[in-house]
Amino acid sequence: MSETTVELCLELSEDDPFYQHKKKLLSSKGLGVKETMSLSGPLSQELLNAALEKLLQFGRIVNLDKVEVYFGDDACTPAGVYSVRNEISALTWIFSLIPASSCKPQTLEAALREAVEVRIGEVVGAEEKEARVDDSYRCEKEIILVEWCQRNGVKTKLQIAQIDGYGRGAIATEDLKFGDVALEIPISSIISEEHVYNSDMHQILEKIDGMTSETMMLLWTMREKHNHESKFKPYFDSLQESFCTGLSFGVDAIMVLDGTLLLDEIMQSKEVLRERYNELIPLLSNHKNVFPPEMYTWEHYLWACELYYSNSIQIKFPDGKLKTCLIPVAGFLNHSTCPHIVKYGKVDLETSSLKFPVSRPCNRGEQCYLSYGNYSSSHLLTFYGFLPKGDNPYDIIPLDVDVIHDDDDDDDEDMESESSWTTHMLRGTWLSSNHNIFHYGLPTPLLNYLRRAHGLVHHSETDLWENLEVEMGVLENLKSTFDDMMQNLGDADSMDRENVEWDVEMAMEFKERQRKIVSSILDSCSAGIKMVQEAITKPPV
Ligand SMILES: C[S@@+](CC[C@H](N)C(=O)[O-])C[C@H]1O[C@@H](n2cnc3c(N)ncnc32)[C@H](O)[C@@H]1O
Repeated sequence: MSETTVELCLELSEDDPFYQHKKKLLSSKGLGVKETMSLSGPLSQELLNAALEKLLQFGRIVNLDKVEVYFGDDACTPAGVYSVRNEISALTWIFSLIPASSCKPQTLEAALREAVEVRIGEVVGAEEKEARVDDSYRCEKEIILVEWCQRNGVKTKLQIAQIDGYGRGAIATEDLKFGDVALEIPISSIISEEHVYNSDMHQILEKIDGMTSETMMLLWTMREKHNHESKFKPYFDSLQESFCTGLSFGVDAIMVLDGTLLLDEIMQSKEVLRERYNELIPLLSNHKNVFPPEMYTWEHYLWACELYYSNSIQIKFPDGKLKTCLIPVAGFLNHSTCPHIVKYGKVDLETSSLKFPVSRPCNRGEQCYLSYGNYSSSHLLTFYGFLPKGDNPYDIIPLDVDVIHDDDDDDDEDMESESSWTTHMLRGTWLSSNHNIFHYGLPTPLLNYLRRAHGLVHHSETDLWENLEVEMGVLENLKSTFDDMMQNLGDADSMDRENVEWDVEMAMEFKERQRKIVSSILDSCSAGIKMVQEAITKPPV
């Protein structure tokens, strides 16, 4: 390897919505908001790994999202990993910082790039490696769609199959390494609002007050799926007859959800859809030739809403506009909290196509997953109809608290970032690595908020040791809130899961997961109360 020097400029953008919090986290690791890392080669593997570790410290913090910032360092593994999502984003960010000036092998840049790629390959998902394919399902409609797509310029390294527990899914037909494009779709094969504008519906719909392009697309889709001449017939033929999302939950499933916030989420969402439908349909009744009533029933409307909720993707077009689109083949990609495809959603100007590159390797035969977004399981259940495998770090329980803001604190930047949280939340405390006194596996911003509400603004751990009765009050308060929540959830259902409808089974599974989260919070409170009690009776020397 030739002797070179590589300078990497690491910077936390001032526009970052969590600038102060991240600045504080960086500072706790001895890092500033701007760092330059100078590397001189050749470097041994050991030194290269050490350099990558330093870069990762910075990259992880810069790439934290709201939930990760909130739960902070206590949610790190001993190796410093916050989440699979964060790890992949941090490594991809570091990769983008390595100067592309020299792509030649044997350079320090190439060695760094390789080290990042190796590290990305080591980030493992919670899903099974090999997809369990149901060979009895013949995928005829899906094959017709893929062939139609390929004739229209779609490039794919994915095969569609029926996969146990997922419905249809996309399987890699070859080993895909970091950066490989698994799927590329020309704009002409994407269903977007342009199709409504070019249809006879537009002149009617544009005159309706408050009509959005999303509603126009919904109404267009409801008719187009019956059009035998449609350009997108293979796409519409490949869609499910019915979608099993939370919006289609029956009465029994809804009853199982009693005591959960999901019950309100589903009921409210359904009510909103009903209201919209009732407002909209009378406006179309004077145009029966364009909007045939038999295609605009409530059932068809709900089907179209579920299609858009579970299958549409927001795409940024070259004109800068974000448009809701239906995308053939991409619509077969299932979601994972450890996805392969994270960066998508912007039309590539050069090729006028939408690319789906993998941000971590996906080997031949493995199911290739997309990230639908950082959603909680209640959102995924309501709008997509599934619960993700493994722990979902976004399964948070929001806490309804009045935010207190003390102007005196504002001089202190630490205090300012601490008290700037306008919402508080909790999640399964097994996700925390710090169960010591003053942490208990519970989020620090919430504990500090409750301490302030109990009259304690602390500046150091000594303040906490000197105010153990406040600590006790905080924990007892929290425990009482979650005792009530547990009581509302009730005991585990005694129904036999094997013999219940899909929606009741899903509702039972959701409630079970809620109980697990609440129970972990209660355990943490109880363990905390015991620790504080012991500290009060036997103060440490
Ligand atoms: C964009 S489609 C993906 C293809 C879909 N499986 C199919 O058969 O058409 C989204 C739907 O796939 C299913 N899905 C996505 N991710 C899943 C997951 N991790 N586990 C189970 N089902 C999933 C849900 O039914 C969701 O509404």
